[in-house]
Amino acid sequence: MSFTSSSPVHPHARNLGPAHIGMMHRQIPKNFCKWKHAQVVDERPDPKGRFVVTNNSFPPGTVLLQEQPFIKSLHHSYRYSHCTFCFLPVKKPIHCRRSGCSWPLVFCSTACENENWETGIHSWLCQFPETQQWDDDILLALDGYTKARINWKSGTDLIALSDLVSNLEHHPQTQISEYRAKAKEIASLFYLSEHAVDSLVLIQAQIRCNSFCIQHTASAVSDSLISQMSDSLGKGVYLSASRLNHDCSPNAVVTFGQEDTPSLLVVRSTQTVTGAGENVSISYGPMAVKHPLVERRRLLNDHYFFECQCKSCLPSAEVTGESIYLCQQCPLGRLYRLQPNCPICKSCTEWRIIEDQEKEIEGYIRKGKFEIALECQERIYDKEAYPIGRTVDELARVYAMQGVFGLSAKYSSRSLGIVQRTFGMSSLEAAEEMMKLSSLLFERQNHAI
Ligand SMILES: C[S@@+](CC[C@H](N)C(=O)[O-])C[C@H]1O[C@@H](n2cnc3c(N)ncnc32)[C@H](O)[C@@H]1O
Repeated sequence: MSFTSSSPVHPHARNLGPAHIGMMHRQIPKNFCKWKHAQVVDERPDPKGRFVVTNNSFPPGTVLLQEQPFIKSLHHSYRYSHCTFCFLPVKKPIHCRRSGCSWPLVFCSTACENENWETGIHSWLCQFPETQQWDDDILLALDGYTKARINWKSGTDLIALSDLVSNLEHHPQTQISEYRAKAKEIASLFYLSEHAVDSLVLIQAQIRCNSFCIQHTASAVSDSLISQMSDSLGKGVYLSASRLNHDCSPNAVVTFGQEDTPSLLVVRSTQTVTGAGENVSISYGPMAVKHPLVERRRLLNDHYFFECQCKSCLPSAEVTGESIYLCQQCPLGRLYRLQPNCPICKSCTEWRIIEDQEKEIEGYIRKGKFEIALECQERIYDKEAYPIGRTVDELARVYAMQGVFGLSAKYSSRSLGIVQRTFGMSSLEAAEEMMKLSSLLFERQNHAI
């Protein structure tokens, strides 16, 4: 799709302005949200901004937050199979009440269609068939714009999605130009002001830095292996969970859904907390046990535009960590990153060469050449190292998609062993791997019959 400012203006849009957009929402959905055993700290100056701390002690697995999204959008590939409002799989599709609506979306019940009509932007957008071409992100931004608070005195000024971080000053210029082009497309269709364009740019940046991928959960997973392995049902912005900072060795985890609420976000502790005042953190993706420091830095910068200041990323942490590197001189030596000498044979390690090899491996992984990547990894990492686990997991996924279930199960079983060793036998990660492997074994048996 393209976002050009030359698209024809729909006759309905001529009489619309920001005030109309504000009035469009007859109801703002109740933002069900509850912190337990923890609270947000707004005032204390901290390089990472606001953060969440514990109020008391609790064991791992304790639920700290349950929250419904403030705004959400179902991934376009699920628009025919899942309810646009509640994200549940649809058995008997209910369509939009407007007879001329040609949007590709379905609801699981009239109640969901009604809620969506009352609280969402669809009741208004479906008058403009051209907006069907807009991508999921810009629809989410428009939803955020309409739910943001409008300054009624000026009629145009707008306070964006609460006061969420945007890191706009660190987004590359090309990215900002893309946001602006999309914002202008909306503004030209609905006759919005330059203020509105600026707000829509800011909201897109806020969504980029604060949205969560709403993942399938076990209860929402269909019986097909591919859908079990697919990543996200959609995207959501959760105003309270957006206060959680990232840590490469976090003490909490985010999961989604409980029975019939796939977009409900749940934050659970993963470690024992011994008292009040401990920071609660999650991982935005990169983890010290999974990714080397350079890769974590790149991922956080590319996706969220900030330099991580967590303990695992401090300069002193660069020279510690797990001993996953093979000594290049003796068969028994294992080294942590940048360790100068092998603890067994005392030989000196050429880290520059190993780093070059790691870059080459990343290139293979990006191009989907997982078998070559694995071969190269086996030359520098211990066979149980986590980077190897990630590659064999990718190989399991690729072979499952090709229907080669035997080979897929072999790689998945190797991945399970590595995950169990890295995260523990009863970790969430190990449970997820176990589920994948059991589906693969089931598929392999089915295909053998
Ligand atoms: C979802 S917000 C978290 C709450 C945020 N601290 C606030 O004040 O609202 C994410 C932003 O917080 C900051 N942040 C979170 N974790 C960080 C970390 N480990 N190091 C540095 N900045 C961090 C970054 O600006 C990041 O884009």
